[in-house]
Amino acid sequence: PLVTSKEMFKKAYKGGYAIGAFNVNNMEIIQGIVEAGKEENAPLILQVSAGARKYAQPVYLKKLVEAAVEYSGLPIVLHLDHGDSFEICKACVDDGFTSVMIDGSKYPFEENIALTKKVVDYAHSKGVVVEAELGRLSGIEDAVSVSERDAAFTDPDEAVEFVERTGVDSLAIAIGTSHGAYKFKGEPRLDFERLEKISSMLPNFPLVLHGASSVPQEFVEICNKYGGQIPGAKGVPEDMLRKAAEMGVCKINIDTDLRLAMTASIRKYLAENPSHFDPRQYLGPGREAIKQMVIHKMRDVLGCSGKA
Ligand SMILES: O=C(COP(=O)(O)O)N(O)CCCCOP(=O)(O)O
Ligand SMILES: [Ca+2]
Ligand code: NA
Ligand SMILES: [Zn+2]
Repeated sequence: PLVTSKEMFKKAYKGGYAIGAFNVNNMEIIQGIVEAGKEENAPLILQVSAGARKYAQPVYLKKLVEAAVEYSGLPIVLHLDHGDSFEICKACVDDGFTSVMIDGSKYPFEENIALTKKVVDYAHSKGVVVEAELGRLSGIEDAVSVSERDAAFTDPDEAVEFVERTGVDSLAIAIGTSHGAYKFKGEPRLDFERLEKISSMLPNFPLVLHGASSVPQEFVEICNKYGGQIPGAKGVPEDMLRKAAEMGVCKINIDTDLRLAMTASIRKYLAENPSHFDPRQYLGPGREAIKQMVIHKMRDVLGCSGKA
C-alpha cells in the first residue's frame, strides 16, 4: 500500500538498518526499483524532485507510483525530495504524497524553523510526514579548517532545538556527503563523531543521509569505455553507509547510482548493437541494470531486504 515512512523508520531505527530512498523520473526507473523491492521483499521510498515533476509532469509520476503499489503490494512511500517552498509541499500533500521534504537548509536557522514548522503544521493536518534539512551538503575541501566544517555541517545542539521547535518527523543532516558523482576532494570521509553526537542527543529520531550514492567504479569504467567522460567520479564507500545505518540513519538517498547504472548499460548496448533502434532494446537493459544495483543496495548496504 501507499504509506507514510513513520512505521518503516521506527522498525529501521530499532533494527539498525536503513530504507533506500530512490529518485524516480520515468517508467523504467520505477520498474527497476520496484522489481528489486519485490525480489527482496523490501519497503520502498520512491522520491520525486521538482525537476522530476517538470520532466515527467506530476500526474504521470503519481499514476506510475500508484501502479507500482498495485503491481507489487509493497509498502511504498511517495516522497517529495528537496521541496523548496511551502507551496510545492502543500501541492504534493494535496496531490496524495505521503511524505514531503522541505529543504530550508540554505536559510538562517530561525527562517528554516519557521518555514519547516509551517509545512509540518499543514502536512500533519493531512496525515503526511515531513523531512527537513539542517546544515549544508557541500563538497567542501577535506583540508578545510575545523571552523568552516562547523559552519557547514549540522550542529548537534541546533538539531535538538530544530526538532523540538518544528515537530518534524525526520532530519537530513550534513556530515560530509554531497550530491552528484564527484564527492570528496580527497579521501572519502564522514564525520561519524558528529553523527554519534546528533543521534545520542535525539534518541529514536530518524536521521536522513543525502548524497549517499557510492558511484561504483564498474559503472564509471563502462561509461568511460563507451563514449562517456566522467573521470574521477567518486562516492560514499558502502561500509560507511552500513555504519551510518546502525547509528540512527533510517533513510539513505540514492539517485546518482541509478543514473550511472542505467547510463552505463545503455551506452554499452548501443555501442555493441549499432543497428538497433527500438528504445525497448536499450531501455530494457537499463531497467535491468537498475534492478540489479538496487538489489545489491538492499541486501548488502541498507539491510532492508525482507523488512517489507
Ligand atoms: O540526496 C540525493 C541523491 O544523492 P546522490 O547524488 O548521492 O545520489 N537526492 O536528494 C537526490 C537529488 C536529486 C536531484 O534531482 P534533480 O536533478 O531532478 O534536481
Ligand atoms: Ca539543502
Ligand atoms: Na528527501
Ligand atoms: Zn538530496
